[in-house]
Amino acid sequence: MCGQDMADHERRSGDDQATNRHGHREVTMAAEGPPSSEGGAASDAASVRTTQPVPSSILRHARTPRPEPLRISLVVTHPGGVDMALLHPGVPFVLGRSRPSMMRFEDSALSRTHARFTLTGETGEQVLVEDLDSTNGTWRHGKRLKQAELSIGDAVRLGSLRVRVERLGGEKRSDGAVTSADEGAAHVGGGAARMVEGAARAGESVAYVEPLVAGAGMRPLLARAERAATARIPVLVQGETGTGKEMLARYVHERGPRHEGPLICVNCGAISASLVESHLFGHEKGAFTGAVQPQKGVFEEANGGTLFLDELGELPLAAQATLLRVLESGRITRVGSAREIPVDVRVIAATHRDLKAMSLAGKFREDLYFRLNGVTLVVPPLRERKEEIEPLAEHFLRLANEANGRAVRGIQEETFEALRRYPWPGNVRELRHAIAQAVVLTTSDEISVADLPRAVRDAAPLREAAQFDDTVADDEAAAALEEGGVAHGPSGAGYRSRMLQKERGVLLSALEAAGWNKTKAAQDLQMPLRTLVHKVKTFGLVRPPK
Ligand SMILES: Nc1ncnc2c1ncn2[C@@H]1O[C@H](COP(=O)(O)OP(=O)(O)OP(=O)(O)O)[C@@H](O)[C@H]1O
Repeated sequence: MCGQDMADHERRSGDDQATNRHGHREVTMAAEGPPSSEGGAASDAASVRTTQPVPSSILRHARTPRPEPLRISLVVTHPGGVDMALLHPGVPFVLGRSRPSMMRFEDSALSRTHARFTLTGETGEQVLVEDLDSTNGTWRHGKRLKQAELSIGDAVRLGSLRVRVERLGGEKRSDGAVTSADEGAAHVGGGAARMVEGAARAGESVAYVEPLVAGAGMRPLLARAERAATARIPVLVQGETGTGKEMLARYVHERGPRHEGPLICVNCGAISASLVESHLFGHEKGAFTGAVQPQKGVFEEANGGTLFLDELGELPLAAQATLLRVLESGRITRVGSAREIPVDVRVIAATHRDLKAMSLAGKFREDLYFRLNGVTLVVPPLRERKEEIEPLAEHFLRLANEANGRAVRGIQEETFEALRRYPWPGNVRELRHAIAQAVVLTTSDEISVADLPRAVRDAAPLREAAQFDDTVADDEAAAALEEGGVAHGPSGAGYRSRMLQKERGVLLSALEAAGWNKTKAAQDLQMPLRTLVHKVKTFGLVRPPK
């Protein structure tokens, strides 16, 4: 949301600049041993250095007609794409931000020498990863590690990188060809920072795109956004509140030919109706009381770039008419002026409302809807992108640690389970706030379920309730519970599921208020005792130990 997330934008734009400026990475294959955590340098003279990325075609089409000797590699997914490093038995390989690391990425979350990977083990298929006292840590399954043994397919996270152990040459396919686990990986679009698609294992492949965390559920959308970015037609981003519509708009801007121009972001819902036209199109001195000097509107400010109109559904009808005219003519007229000013602006609009329904109800101009709806990008709610919850939570943990001067090391696995069960009506924003709150309030060095906001904690036992009682008679509850208590969009099961969450909360409050005396709670709720007992069982409500 424009304005509300201003701090995010500042942070994001800082991050983005780093990513864009340094979209390439450097690889130094040192002939001698690696640096120690204290930073013992590999000799530059003895190293072969290239600034060229390893071609992704290696990953895409790794085929060989005959069995390969063991070739264990690190596959590194980073904001610029995918890179690979071959490991040699017993020869450590160091990854970090700068020399003397052998593979370097300019990511501010990485330490100079961040982690060391060594091919070990009797089978030569184990990789020992050691964190080199990095500031932000090396992470696996949400836990910060000092060292760990990785097998083929295992992955760790370092800053924005995901490092996975793979066997080059891969596994035999039924047609006899040998595939890399990354076969099918493809770079979408061009530019310095590229999105990697189709990584190895369904469900666990999450790429970081200019700090956008994007999992499998987002890939088709990002590919569509990428194509839309190169065109000029308007883009309409739809999705529930907090899903990342604005981030997607930034993505479209940054991937398009206007990325060097301004991106101006306007929250249409936050401008008072009387000032909308002046805000959008500017005004001349004396145009209205208080117009003491001429002022450009956001269309002029965005000239040569992109104008992001957030909460478009809140735009008053009169301003909608003017906006349509501007979009058709490519010219604006400041309030209080008759002079037309040509503007070269690409418009991206976003809304959580159903504009089509609004236009049918006469609340939104249908012609404007059609005009803006050049390409529609629908951002799925977080509950439909569950594979992103873990990396997003880790990402927000890091941001919250930085912002609050905390050093919370990780998130417990059962906490992730609770996070995955909750339907997140406020989507990614709500998750971000939940993690920030937990980081600030926890007294431990790992976030546990108890550190989560109550609504998230309360959602946790829902699925268990369905499993625990297969005699659940409440059809509605059973249906929603089978879905893990997860709402599915602003319709049908979604509403029902949310309603059940609320009902559960009310029951819990009544029971607590009645000291868990069910007869009293039933009286307070004006509900037959039998019904209450049934609901308590259905929802799996249990009295907490004293
Ligand atoms: N994929 C993502 N990766 C990292 N952070 C994200 C992602 N999506 C959303 N966020 C974060 O979630 C918050 C909400 O995102 P954003 O403002 O883009 O949502 P929105 O859909 O535009 O919200 P609204 O409907 O309220 O305008 C922001 O703090 C943003 O940084």
